[in-house]
Amino acid sequence: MSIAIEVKNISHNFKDKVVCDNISMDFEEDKIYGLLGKNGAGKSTLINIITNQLICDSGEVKIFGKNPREDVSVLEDVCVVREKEFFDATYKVKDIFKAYSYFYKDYDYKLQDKLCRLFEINKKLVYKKLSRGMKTLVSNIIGICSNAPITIFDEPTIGLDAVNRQEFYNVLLESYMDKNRTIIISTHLINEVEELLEKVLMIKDGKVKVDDYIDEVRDKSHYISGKREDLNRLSILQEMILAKSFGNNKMCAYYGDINNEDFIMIENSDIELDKMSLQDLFINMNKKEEALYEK
Ligand SMILES: Nc1ncnc2c1ncn2[C@@H]1O[C@H](COP(=O)(O)OP(=O)(O)OP(=O)(O)O)[C@@H](O)[C@H]1O
Repeated sequence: MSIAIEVKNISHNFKDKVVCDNISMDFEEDKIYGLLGKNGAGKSTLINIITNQLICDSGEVKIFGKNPREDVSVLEDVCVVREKEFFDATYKVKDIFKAYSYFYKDYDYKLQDKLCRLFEINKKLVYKKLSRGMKTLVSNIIGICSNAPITIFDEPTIGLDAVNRQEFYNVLLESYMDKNRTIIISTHLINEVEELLEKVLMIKDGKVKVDDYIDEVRDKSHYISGKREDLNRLSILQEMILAKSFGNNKMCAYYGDINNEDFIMIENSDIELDKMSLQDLFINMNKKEEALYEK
């Protein structure tokens, strides 16, 4: 397993707001990551730190083993696609493509033209005349065609209609199959990316809450429901999040392995154990601390 990006003990505050609280994570080469977190969780801040656009208070980032603060040339291997790109709005789309394509040595011009046809982007138009969704698509096309060894999409489907969202993910996946690379999709729209992801990183309150392969995430995501007195006997009680309450019956979300002792107790009582979707895991994990199950 080779590491594309190593994030080591990153901390960053904006005044008294802690956005990254000693975050460490590795992004492996040639995998598709979901960087998930609710609005304001710190996804964009983390991306800015990784790409050297923001100097963090402490910690270190390495891209292919090199610190981008010491060797900016490693950033040539990184393409970041943002919702708001800072293109000169008076440029024609074709000139924007041309300008950006120079940055990436494996830029795929043929694919760019194919995607322009698919998404009906008129390259002769001045950028500012494009609709919001079209602007997003221009950025996404650059991201896909860059073929950069690390490509980061920060909220790539904002402003896109359902058809173009699906189409974008299809072409992204096709392009990834054609040329593996590390792809990071930062989003809070879980349902639409779930099928694409190989690894999931979930951040909350400046900390990493989930850092697992998608299959592990599915295996570790549970709903546990039953009568209060039965649930109270479980050793994982402190980590359970109250999802729903119907009188004496509770439904809790739990992320983790279920130990043998608890498993036997569940088997021998009226407690129900069900799978929880990634979307529900995200929702429950982002509940306020008060939602932790209490006796
Ligand atoms: N330049 C800045 N100055 C002050 N506070 C900032 C700055 N940039 C971000 N923040 C704050 O840091 C927190 C994290 O913001 P960030 O944009 O990283 O979140 P995000 O997870 O990308 O959110 P979203 O999904 O809404 O884009 C927010 O509370 C935001 O207000």
